Amino acid sequence: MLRIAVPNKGSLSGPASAMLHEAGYQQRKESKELVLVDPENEVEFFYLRPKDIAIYVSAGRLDIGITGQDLLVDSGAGAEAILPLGFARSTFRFAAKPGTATAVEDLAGRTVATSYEGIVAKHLAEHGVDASVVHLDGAVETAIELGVAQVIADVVETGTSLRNAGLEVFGEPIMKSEAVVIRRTGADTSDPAQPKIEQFLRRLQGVLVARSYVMMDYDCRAEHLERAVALTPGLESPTISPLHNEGWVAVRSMVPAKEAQRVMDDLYALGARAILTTAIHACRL
Ligand SMILES: Nc1ncnc2c1ncn2[C@@H]1O[C@H](COP(=O)(O)OP(=O)(O)OP(=O)(O)O)[C@@H](O)[C@H]1O
Ligand SMILES: O=P(O)(O)OC[C@H]1O[C@H](OP(=O)(O)OP(=O)(O)O)[C@H](O)[C@@H]1O
Ligand SMILES: [Mg+2]
Repeated sequence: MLRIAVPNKGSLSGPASAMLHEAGYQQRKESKELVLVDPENEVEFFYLRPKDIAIYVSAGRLDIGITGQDLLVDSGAGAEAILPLGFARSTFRFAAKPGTATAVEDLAGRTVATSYEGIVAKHLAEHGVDASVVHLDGAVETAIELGVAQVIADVVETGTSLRNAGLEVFGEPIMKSEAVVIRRTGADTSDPAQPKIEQFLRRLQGVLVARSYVMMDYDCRAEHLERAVALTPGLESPTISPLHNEGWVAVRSMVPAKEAQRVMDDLYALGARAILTTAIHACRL
């Protein structure tokens, strides 16, 4: 059985389970369930604290896991990201009261509060800056107001939490993050779990593609086909079928969902008609 770590709480938990469900795996119904066996897919899911997942995976106790890129780096564990999943996107940044600091070098001799000591310590060391780091479990933005630190380093998505605390980011972003599938560093293809891991990754990739593409169908005059196909090249190449009406063809192609409306406008302007888009529910590329 493939053993997979899934975040049990926080920003990663809901979207991770939703993606696994979309990929055809059973998921827990109760947030108190710690382990779920999916016998049909020969997979066992372990619901763990997001911060601990890289540790279990690097120790080889679990084959793969879903966590945040920032949590992976923070853990310092021997695991690597093998598939980005596109949710829980954030940046990790320094912030302080306006006018306090402009670059990481300004932290020398100061105290930084964070829940991600590993990332901060590594970043300070890389820049040769000697600062104190104080660990807080959350609500880090309040640390400055309460005098625990002069600077914080935290996850930023919309920036609302920082604004509400009267803080501003400064310096270069420390890192970008999103949810990722991780695996133990150095695991090789002789691993008996390899075929199941590859099948798992193909399923998740199928979900990512199904979420970001639509299927587009349209009719166009044969003489416009090359220009139409240039607008809708698809992943491999579009399917072209003859229409009963001579001189017309039907075209079917996958199009990035974000571009679908613009592509439909351009096809229409080219004389294409009966332009339809449909959602893709699942796919294997
Ligand atoms: N507001 C947010 N928007 C996007 N991603 C976020 C946000 N907050 C945290 N994350 C991401 O979620 C992961 C942290 O997960 P974790 O469950 O430890 O914290 P959390 O989501 O902040 O939950 P909590 O603080 O309630 O425990 C990290 O990868 C982080 O980048
Ligand atoms: O830029 P924003 O959109 O405001 O999002 C970022 C905030 O979201 C997370 O906080 P969370 O709600 O998890 O609370 P926590 O600080 O206690 O972890 C994170 O720690 C930031 O504080
Ligand atoms: Mg949080």
